Amino acid sequence: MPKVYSYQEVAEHNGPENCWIIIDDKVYDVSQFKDEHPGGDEIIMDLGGQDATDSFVDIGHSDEALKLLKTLYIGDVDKTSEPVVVKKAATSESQSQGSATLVMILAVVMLGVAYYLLNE
Ligand code: HEM
Repeated sequence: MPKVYSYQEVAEHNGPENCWIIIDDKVYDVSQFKDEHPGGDEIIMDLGGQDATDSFVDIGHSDEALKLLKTLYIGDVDKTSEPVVVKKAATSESQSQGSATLVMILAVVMLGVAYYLLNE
């Protein structure tokens, strides 16, 4: 029986020393492999703890890559477990959230000015 991991357990393995990824509902330990990855370690690190199926398939990896992948298999993902959004430190996402707040504040100020002018 293969070992089964929840999305939460996989998500906790998103660091450079402990890096797991999910491809087609299977869990792979890429902690060592990422440094040897022909496509670079960063691309894999960014997906650490997450489902990398789409990225892996989109690249069109060779049969050789698929064979390699099999050697990194550690278990299956528990599909009944709650999916997790992996938080990364200082991503561009958090920056864009900051600018969204700024846009909201500007919109409110402009509405205030418009209201003031219309009621002059
Ligand atoms: C454990 C999973 C993975 C394995 C075993 C793996 C393996 C490989 C191998 C063997 C190659 C050389 C070309 C080939 O044989 O297809 C390659 C290239 C590449 N991989 Fe992966 N890969 C993995 C995950 C990923 C992921 C998640 C991405 C994310 C986008 C990715 C992106 C790339 C890119 C961009 C290249 C092209 C490098 C180049 O030719 O310049 N790989 N990978």
